[in-house]
Amino acid sequence: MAPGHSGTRPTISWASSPLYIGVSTKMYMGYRHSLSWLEQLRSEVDARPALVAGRVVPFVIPSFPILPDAVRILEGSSLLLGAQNCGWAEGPWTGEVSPSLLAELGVRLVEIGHAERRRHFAEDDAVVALKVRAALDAGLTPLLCVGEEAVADPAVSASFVFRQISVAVRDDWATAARLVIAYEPVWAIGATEPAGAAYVSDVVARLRDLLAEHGLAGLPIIYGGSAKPGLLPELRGVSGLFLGRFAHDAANFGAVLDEALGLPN
Ligand SMILES: O=C[C@H](O)COP(=O)(O)O
Repeated sequence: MAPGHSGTRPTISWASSPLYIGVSTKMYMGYRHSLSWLEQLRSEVDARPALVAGRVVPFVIPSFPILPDAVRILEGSSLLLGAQNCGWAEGPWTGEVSPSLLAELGVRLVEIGHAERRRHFAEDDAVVALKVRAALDAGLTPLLCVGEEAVADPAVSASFVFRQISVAVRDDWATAARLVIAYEPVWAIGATEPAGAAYVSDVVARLRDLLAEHGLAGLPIIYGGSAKPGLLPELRGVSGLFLGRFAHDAANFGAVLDEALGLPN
């Protein structure tokens, strides 16, 4: 996995198979709420000095306008900063935010292809592929969000997700090696409970089999969709969690970090 660069800052190296525990605030929080919550999240991370060893990589993805403040709040913390979306070019694209601007701010990873962007903003495979390319060119790590629309046979879901990945990288597997995959079954997002642990583990195992044909069985694949404390220890072969609502209480994020730190290497 060749590291890219953003200025003098190397992009994240995902090669050593750490666990990734992250959270996106989506559009749930206002400005002041976001700042106070970020302070709490940082406290949860700082209270766990074992995190600096890198076995568990925490990340947080607030709304765009919060990013400069987040850089200040997270300074010296092991929490990585992400963005929820990006454009794929610079220039006359009113309302968009370029990957290079995000990188300049100190953002390290960027969500691309979240189910809510695909559904509500009609982002299709072509747009997702453009954004993946642009993010990598700017030195950002794409957090590529994929997932089936409805509960299905795990083999069918794995094939569907595999296709979403392959089109996002235009079948360029060297590009795929630079991604982090957020496997988020659409039907489990915004629900009361996550997808069943056995189902998730089965889909991810089958997905790894498909990726193995391209030398990528070890690609980081994290699970998202109503994730909460108690889930991670039940999963097999999954590289971490992508939390949403259930980390609005920052203590829950800390609880998941403890679960991740407690898992065997
Ligand atoms: O970005 C996070 C995921 O979409 C999960 O959100 P959720 O846990 O609120 O369902």
